[in-house]
Amino acid sequence: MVILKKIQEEHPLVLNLANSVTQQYVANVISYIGGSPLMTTAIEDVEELLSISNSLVLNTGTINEKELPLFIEAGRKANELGKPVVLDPVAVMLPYRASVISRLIKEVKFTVIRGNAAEIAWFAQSKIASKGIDAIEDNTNSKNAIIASQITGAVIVQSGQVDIITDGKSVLTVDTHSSFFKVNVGAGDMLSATIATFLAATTNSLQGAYEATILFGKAGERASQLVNNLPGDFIPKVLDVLYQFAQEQVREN
Ligand SMILES: Nc1ncnc2c1ncn2[C@@H]1O[C@H](COP(=O)(O)OP(=O)(O)O)[C@@H](O)[C@H]1O
Ligand SMILES: Cc1ncsc1CCOP(=O)(O)O
Ligand SMILES: [Mg+2]
Repeated sequence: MVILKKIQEEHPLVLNLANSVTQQYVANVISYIGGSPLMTTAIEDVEELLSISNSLVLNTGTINEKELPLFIEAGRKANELGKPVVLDPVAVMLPYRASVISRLIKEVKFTVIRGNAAEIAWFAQSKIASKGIDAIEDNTNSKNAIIASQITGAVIVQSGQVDIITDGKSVLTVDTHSSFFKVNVGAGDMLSATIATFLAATTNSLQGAYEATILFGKAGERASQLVNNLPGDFIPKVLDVLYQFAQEQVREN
């Protein structure tokens, strides 16, 4: 895990325009794997913060019309400064959110877009059954992810039972088995933040997204063995295991 090792040496700063539901998990996942999280909601602050940040996450889970200029400004500045930008387009299938993301992707070039199968289907102008934030159909097919990547120019991470990572040409998969990711709200946001932390330590977006997704999936597998068949302790265990993985790299250093 070369990139994870680099994160331990550099402690990259990851700036988040987070949703208001899962911010604490997102901040902790970045911190536990060796990065330095920072959240903001102030447009006045964003240029300054981006100048010291190594990557940016735009999570549109609770975005509103007043916040959209902040998201556009942050994304455009990150593009100007050559900093990687990850989009987490929560529930983009719903009409208002679709209009927000349509406007955002006109202004900002995304390095990686991470979403569940229903969210990624939207970018491919296709449809997968969904309810609110969740895909309710599993899709282990890479077709939508490839089309979404070709349309947007971003590396796509389509999460689900099998995670699919593609730059529109190469397709990589992560097939790990975790019991409680599906019911824990925020798991997707945590994966997006993990990817952004990896992108902060490599210029290879496909490889960075892939290694981040493997790490997160492996942490889920180990956490599944540590919980007593109930979901409430699962995310704290995922965080503990991620911390252990990162500390193993520190010791190797
Ligand atoms: N059916 C599933 N079985 C095992 N892991 C899953 C399943 N669905 C999603 N995951 C895992 O949950 C995490 C979050 O993905 P997902 O649930 O698709 O995102 P979101 O929370 O944004 O809907 C990923 O690490 C993914 O691999
Ligand atoms: C419930 C909810 N509502 C708006 S954002 C959000 C959290 C989404 O988190 P995730 O997609 O990672 O499960
Ligand atoms: Mg999500």
